[in-house]
Amino acid sequence: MNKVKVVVAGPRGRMGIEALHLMKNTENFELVGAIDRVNEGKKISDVEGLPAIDAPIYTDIHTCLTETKPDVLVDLTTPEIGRLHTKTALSYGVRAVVGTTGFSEEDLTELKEMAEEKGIGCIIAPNFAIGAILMMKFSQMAARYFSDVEIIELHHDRKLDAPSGTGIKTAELISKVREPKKQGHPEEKEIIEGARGAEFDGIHLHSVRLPGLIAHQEVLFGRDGESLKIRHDSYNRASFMSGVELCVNTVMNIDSLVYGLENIIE
Ligand SMILES: NC(=O)c1ccc[n+]([C@@H]2O[C@H](COP(=O)([O-])OP(=O)(O)OC[C@H]3O[C@@H](n4cnc5c(N)ncnc54)[C@H](O)[C@@H]3O)[C@@H](O)[C@H]2O)c1
Ligand SMILES: O=C(O)C1=N[C@H](C(=O)O)CCC1
Repeated sequence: MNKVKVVVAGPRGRMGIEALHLMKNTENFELVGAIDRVNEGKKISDVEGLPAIDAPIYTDIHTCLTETKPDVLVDLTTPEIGRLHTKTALSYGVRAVVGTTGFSEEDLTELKEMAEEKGIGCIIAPNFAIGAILMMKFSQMAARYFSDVEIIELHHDRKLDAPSGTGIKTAELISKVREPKKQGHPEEKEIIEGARGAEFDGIHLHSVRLPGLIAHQEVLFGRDGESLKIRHDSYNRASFMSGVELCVNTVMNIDSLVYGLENIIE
């Protein structure tokens, strides 16, 4: 069997650790290296709390990609580092699966162009959880009948970006099927700035950050006399791993950039 050679960036992070376990426990994946901020020259197994994998850790992505020659980079870091890593991976002809959120529209356009130019796959997935993808798809379906909608995304308080990648993606999907609309009273005024949340094509997005949470989202729809609530909850980070596995396998067979798992899961 030809194994997919993978490098994970952000191996000590909450998602990174789960991804290391996924790589270790998946027969057709071979973890050939990791990119960390520290621990240069160590093996993954030398670092406390990480699984027993013999692969080396690098702090420099260029050295890592040159020496390990992976098929795929899985990036689970921060918005600034993730965009740098993804561009670098594509420039080396290495496919990328990006779970890191907080990329701008300009980043996505640039990465799309790079992937096309190189003719290699790149998957940017704001949410790897299957239930979250269904929540987004169901919300898009509901928006055909309910044109008034507000999104409330709730995450742990270590999250760097707001609104969440999932919240933005949900608003994008909904805006594809409804006419742009200003919601609420035409003359409404925010007494405290930010009270009505962020706005995307007239859709209001509210971000909650609290300790104890992992990743949750409610999409609230209203029309005369009725309302509909679509909610998804991730209670642990293992919930994202079947999506990561699917992306690593899929990215090997595509030759352009895909933004969002809803384009992969029918
Ligand atoms: N797509 C999804 O389903 C999904 C799910 C959960 C989290 N996320 C996103 O994944 C990212 C990581 O989330 P997390 O909760 O694991 O965060 P985290 O803070 O626990 O982990 C991030 C890791 O990146 C590392 N890092 C920072 N700079 C680095 C560098 N230069 N080189 C290598 N590593 C570096 C940090 O040391 C840290 O260990 C975030 O952007 C988050 O929004 C996406
Ligand atoms: O923990 C996070 O950070 C998450 N971010 C994703 C987002 O921004 O949508 C979703 C899953 C968890």
